[in-house]
Amino acid sequence: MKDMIIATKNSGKTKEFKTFFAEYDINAMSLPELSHEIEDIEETGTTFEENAALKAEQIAELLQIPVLADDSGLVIDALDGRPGVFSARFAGEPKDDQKNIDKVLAELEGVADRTARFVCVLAVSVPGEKTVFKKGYCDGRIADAQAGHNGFGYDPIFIPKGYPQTMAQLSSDEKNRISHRSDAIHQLRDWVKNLR
Ligand SMILES: O=c1nc[nH]c2c1ncn2[C@H]1C[C@H](O)[C@@H](COP(=O)(O)OP(=O)(O)OP(=O)(O)O)O1
Ligand SMILES: [Mg+2]
Repeated sequence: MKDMIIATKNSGKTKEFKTFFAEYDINAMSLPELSHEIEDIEETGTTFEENAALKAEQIAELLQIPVLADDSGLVIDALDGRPGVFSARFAGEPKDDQKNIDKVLAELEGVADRTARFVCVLAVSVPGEKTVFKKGYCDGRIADAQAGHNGFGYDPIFIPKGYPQTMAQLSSDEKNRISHRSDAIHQLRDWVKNLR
């Protein structure tokens, strides 16, 4: 089994990557699982691509091994695309999923157009090579109230298109079939196979 470093400290993302990569017999390891502590990388970019590249390239440079990073977020049409790249810290620092959910629901109170999408950009950095990007989407809308306890982040208020319930009410298998992260990771399939 081969190791793959995922440049994330998010346990929800990590769980999903472990499931995806296990299919390819790859052991996905997140930053908190490494033997030495890795400092937070400042997400100073204005796009998902820039932030994903910052995370992947800095960790790949530091460790001198291939690294995958994920920058993702929730894009809401009625909010002109917010919270977008600022999804993690929408309600301020330190990041707090519940506060972020409350802020979205408050901003959308009385708003009829609730269409939104999750976006996930994956960046793969191999030391000395050009960074590769893949982008995935999951269309849906924002619920009137939160529901469900599965997943992480904004899952309790996101209703995927074609479903009656929120992402947080779906099983992890179901989420992993339809999510923005799964969309992006499946585009990396060939690259992942070559890693073996
Ligand atoms: O499947 C998802 N289901 C629900 N919410 C999600 C999902 N995917 C991303 N999100 C939200 C969580 C966070 O508010 C932001 C990601 O921010 P983002 O900077 O990429 O991740 P993060 O700071 O949590 O961890 P890290 O940078 O260490 O990978 O979008
Ligand atoms: Mg982050």
